[in-house]
Amino acid sequence: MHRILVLDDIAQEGIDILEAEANIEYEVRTGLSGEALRSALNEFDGAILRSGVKITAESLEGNTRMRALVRAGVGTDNIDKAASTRRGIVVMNTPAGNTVSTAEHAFALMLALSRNIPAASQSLVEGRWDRKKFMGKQVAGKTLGIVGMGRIGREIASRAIAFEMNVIAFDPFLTDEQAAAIGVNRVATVDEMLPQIDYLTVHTPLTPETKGLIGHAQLEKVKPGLRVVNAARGGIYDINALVEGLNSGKLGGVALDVYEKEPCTDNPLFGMPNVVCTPHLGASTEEAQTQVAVEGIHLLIKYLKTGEIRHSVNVASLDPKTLEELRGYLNVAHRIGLLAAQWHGGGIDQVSITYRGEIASKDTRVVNNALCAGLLERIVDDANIVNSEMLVRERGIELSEEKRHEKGAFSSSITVKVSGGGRTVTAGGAVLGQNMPRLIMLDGYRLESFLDGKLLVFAHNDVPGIIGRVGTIFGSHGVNIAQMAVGREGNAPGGPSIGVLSLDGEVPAEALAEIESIDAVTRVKTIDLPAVGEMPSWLS
Ligand SMILES: NC(=O)C1=CN([C@@H]2O[C@H](COP(=O)(O)OP(=O)(O)OC[C@H]3O[C@@H](n4cnc5c(N)ncnc54)[C@H](O)[C@@H]3O)[C@@H](O)[C@H]2O)C=CC1
Ligand SMILES: O=C(O)C(=O)COP(=O)(O)O
Repeated sequence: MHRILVLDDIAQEGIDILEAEANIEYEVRTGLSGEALRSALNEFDGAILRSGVKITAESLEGNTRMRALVRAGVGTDNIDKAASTRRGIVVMNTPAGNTVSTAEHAFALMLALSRNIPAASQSLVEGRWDRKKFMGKQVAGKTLGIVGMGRIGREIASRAIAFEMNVIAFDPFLTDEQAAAIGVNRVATVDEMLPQIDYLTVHTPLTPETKGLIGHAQLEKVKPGLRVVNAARGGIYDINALVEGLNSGKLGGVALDVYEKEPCTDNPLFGMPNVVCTPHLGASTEEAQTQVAVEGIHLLIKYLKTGEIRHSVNVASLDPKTLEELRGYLNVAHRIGLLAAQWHGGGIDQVSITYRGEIASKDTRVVNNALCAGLLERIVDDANIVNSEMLVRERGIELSEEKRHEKGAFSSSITVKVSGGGRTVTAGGAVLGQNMPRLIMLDGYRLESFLDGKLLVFAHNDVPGIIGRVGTIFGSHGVNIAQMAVGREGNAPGGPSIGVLSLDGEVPAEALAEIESIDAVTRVKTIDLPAVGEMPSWLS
């Protein structure tokens, strides 16, 4: 049974899906914050929210249960993604469900500013028939500047063009060809558009680059009477600069849907002439809310039930086809990570992963995570496919990845090299058949060994009789050897070799001591791996 927490008001259509879905339990608890939020999050496997809840690192403190947070909407700035990743929580959003509604709202704000609609309406219902005071401006023939030409920015552009406006756009990822296809003029900087535009609307996320994007310095450069709209995020415009701009006449109007701190009921712009404000209504249409709730609930259920990851903002996506293709490699990567950590046995400061063959052409970020989960599993409680690479890097371990497209003896293989404390070990793995993980290389020696259950690895000099002696020791302690693999340098006997035994039972300490005492044995270690077919919870 998966438990889902609904933290914000979402459309009934989303709730209906939860109601009908087998093996899903849900609760709606809105308005949570602080300790109540923290303890609630630890009772559920997944949660869905809008912009009304703030998930901070403190909200996730001590959380051992939550696996996925879904934003029914676009902006995930109310979720601490680094903290979520560290806890192994996937954060997903529904990027396109509210695009049109938000573009329509931003456009409505622009028209409302141009024609003084809110103030005129207010004046009339208060008993005044004042036509002269509310002389407006036509948008046709005017120039609109759009900062941020993503989904919403592009919808705004097409609407503005339909309203016979000229559009100038700035977005670092917009090419001249794309701009021409959309019918807008691209500029290389925001400053370049400022003296040319009559209206400005921003459609970027709030980032260190966009925070305070339009402030006092920018307003120095604008055409007097510029009307500005913000239906993206509070903080992109500097509010004090807007107040000053309105007072000085530099600005002809300001329309806001979003605020630095929400809910916002107190703002220096409220009540000023030529200001139109709405309480974060961009996505508040029946259509958008139905879409984001239905899509968000599906994302959550899919992830919890199948491991499929779509629209994640903190980890690589994993669609069902890729998940099926990669499942065997995720399993082998996890196992060679576990083996390398135990065979190394000490502190690690460098990890390099090499993908060879067909797997080299796949998105291997998730496989890196699986391998790192194996490396960390014995020292970190909650290493999983979401957080492990981050946890490895956070420990100051240098992680590198190399891809070689040519095939070796196997269609695909994964090799890890782990170094630290003056010791380096390497382990290579491959998948036989559908899902039979195999160890194919250890410390540079080619061999072929099982990669499950209890293993005994012994480095030794390849002298006659050694295998027999190791076998006899296990026999005398009643431990059955299920499989044995030996790898050595080249074909010549006598040199360094490595042996891997797959055992049917625990290794008694005395047996280990006896093997260690064999002259030719240079190092011996037992390795614990999951049993055949046993998968970590994040892969099963
Ligand atoms: N008022 C509301 O209810 C809603 C507000 N939003 C806000 O609108 C924003 C945009 O949404 P979408 O268009 O769906 O996102 P998107 O990801 O499709 O587009 C964002 C665009 O901003 C551009 N960008 C990023 N940094 C930039 C910079 N420094 N200068 C110029 N451009 C930059 C990106 O290249 C991208 O093209 C969201 O991040 C969200 O904060 C989204 C939905 C509803
Ligand atoms: O999707 C977004 O980024 C929004 O800002 C919409 O917010 P909301 O879901 O209406 O709280």
